[in-house]
Amino acid sequence: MTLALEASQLGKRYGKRWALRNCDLGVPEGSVTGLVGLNGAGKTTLMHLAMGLLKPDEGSIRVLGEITGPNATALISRLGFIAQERPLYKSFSVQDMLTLGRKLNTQWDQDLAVKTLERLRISLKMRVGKLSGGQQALLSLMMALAKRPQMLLLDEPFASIDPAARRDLTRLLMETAASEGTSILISSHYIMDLENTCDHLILLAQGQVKLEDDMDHFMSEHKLLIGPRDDFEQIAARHTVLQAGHTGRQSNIVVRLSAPFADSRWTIQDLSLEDIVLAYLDPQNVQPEQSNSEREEVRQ
Ligand SMILES: Nc1ncnc2c1ncn2[C@@H]1O[C@H](COP(=O)(O)OP(=O)(O)OP(=O)(O)O)[C@@H](O)[C@H]1O
Repeated sequence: MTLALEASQLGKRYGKRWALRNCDLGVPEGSVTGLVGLNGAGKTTLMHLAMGLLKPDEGSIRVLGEITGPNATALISRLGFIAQERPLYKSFSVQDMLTLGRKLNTQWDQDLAVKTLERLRISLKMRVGKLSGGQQALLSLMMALAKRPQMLLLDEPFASIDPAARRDLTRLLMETAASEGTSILISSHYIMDLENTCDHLILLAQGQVKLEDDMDHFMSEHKLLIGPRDDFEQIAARHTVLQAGHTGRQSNIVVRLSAPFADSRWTIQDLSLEDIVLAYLDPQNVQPEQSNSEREEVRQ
């Protein structure tokens, strides 16, 4: 599998505190990869390292096959990045933003920019500072897309966007990945949106990669099992238990299955991505970290 972004033993600290450490991870080329984790997990730090805005203290990070950094200008022109703060010129009109984009980017696609704004019902005449928070988020995304980047890095693009605009945005991303082959890394706390958008997933916890997986594989391996409590120990010995609750003679277990599970005494239910991620991030639960060799298997 070709990787659009590859980190190897990546580490970054602020002062004495490590924000990321020992991170091995990859964003498959042409994928929409979701980056999830609680506040402070290291998602923004990873994005900034990828854009060359920060320098690793340990290990390396390659983007589109190149070592990234502040001087990698040719590489950076092939990337689109939307920072959490979404820097836009508030006194400009939307039309002025397009003119700026065209002047700064040789690959700028004016037709795509205008059509996307029409579709999002954002007028060219509007002043940027008068757009709502959600419209500003969509304008930032459009500015990044019209650069025709080979890779898009989006840090919390869904924040302050209403459900209808979020749906527009996720559609736009999936269409772009499918039609242009753009590789997309997207960090978000809106896990439900990621479930419908992403085909790959990276979960960070306290600066480390808790797991990385193909989305379909990830969803199919995690189940809620409901059945007789007497079997619990046997199940726990064979599969990875993420969460367990017991009432009377019944157990409810969130598991990562190590092998197909079929038992007529047990009900097997699908879980949402949010349920699974929360089970992994629940501080009450101690699960083994995914080993580097397991992550390698996923990528092959
Ligand atoms: N400029 C900085 N100086 C010192 N510490 C920082 C700085 N930026 C981030 N950190 C710390 O690094 C860790 C990772 O922060 P980061 O912003 O990468 O997390 P995040 O996953 O993006 O969080 P959020 O979901 O809240 O945006 C946190 O402990 C944070 O306090």
